[in-house]
Amino acid sequence: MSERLLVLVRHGQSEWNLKNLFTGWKDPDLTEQGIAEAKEAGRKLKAQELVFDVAFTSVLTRAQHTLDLILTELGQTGLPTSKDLALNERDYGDLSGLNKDDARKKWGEDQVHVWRRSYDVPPPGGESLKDTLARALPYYVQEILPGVLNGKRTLVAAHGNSLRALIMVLEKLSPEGILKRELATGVPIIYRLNADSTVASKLDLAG
Ligand SMILES: O=C(O)[C@@H](CO)OP(=O)(O)O
Repeated sequence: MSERLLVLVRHGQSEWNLKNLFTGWKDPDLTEQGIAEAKEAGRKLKAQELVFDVAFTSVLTRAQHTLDLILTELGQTGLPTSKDLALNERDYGDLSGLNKDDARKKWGEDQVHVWRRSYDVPPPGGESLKDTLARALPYYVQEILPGVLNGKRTLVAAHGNSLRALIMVLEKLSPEGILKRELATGVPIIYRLNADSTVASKLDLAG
């Protein structure tokens, strides 16, 4: 029986995470800390004795770089990898490039929290989590999940909000439930799925 393995990992700290800027579809690379976090994620996966058959990532540098560093630690460079915009971070629209504290001063703490974490309120000119889910979920269902169910051990390196969208579906979280869910940079979450694509087990490699 194959194990239906699906590992999700948010990229390591990016230059704009460090500067506290809304990033979205902008394309900063990892910081030194982000590189270290990605390598550590690879070491943690190696310690779990995980081997992968395929990988998926976004078209953004910080996720691709994270994946490369993880695969190097695992000794699995050259793994078949699909890169798709469907896994990109949520588009932050007009907020992209703004400092998050400056935005709180301008629009207030509550409004900024709603833009950052609510399910269906988009930031001006950008995507809500619901919009992000609407493009990430079909990709998951059509491109990622069939392989997982067929025993392809799968690693997905993506972004805070594109992964929150997938986690909402995997863990059957309500819009209220996803509001509180934060993903740390570079922390792999290991899912094993049942044949009906529900979650059989989950292991968060934080700490
Ligand atoms: O700026 C972004 O693109 C994201 C992820 O870093 O930020 P937030 O945590 O506000 O969704």
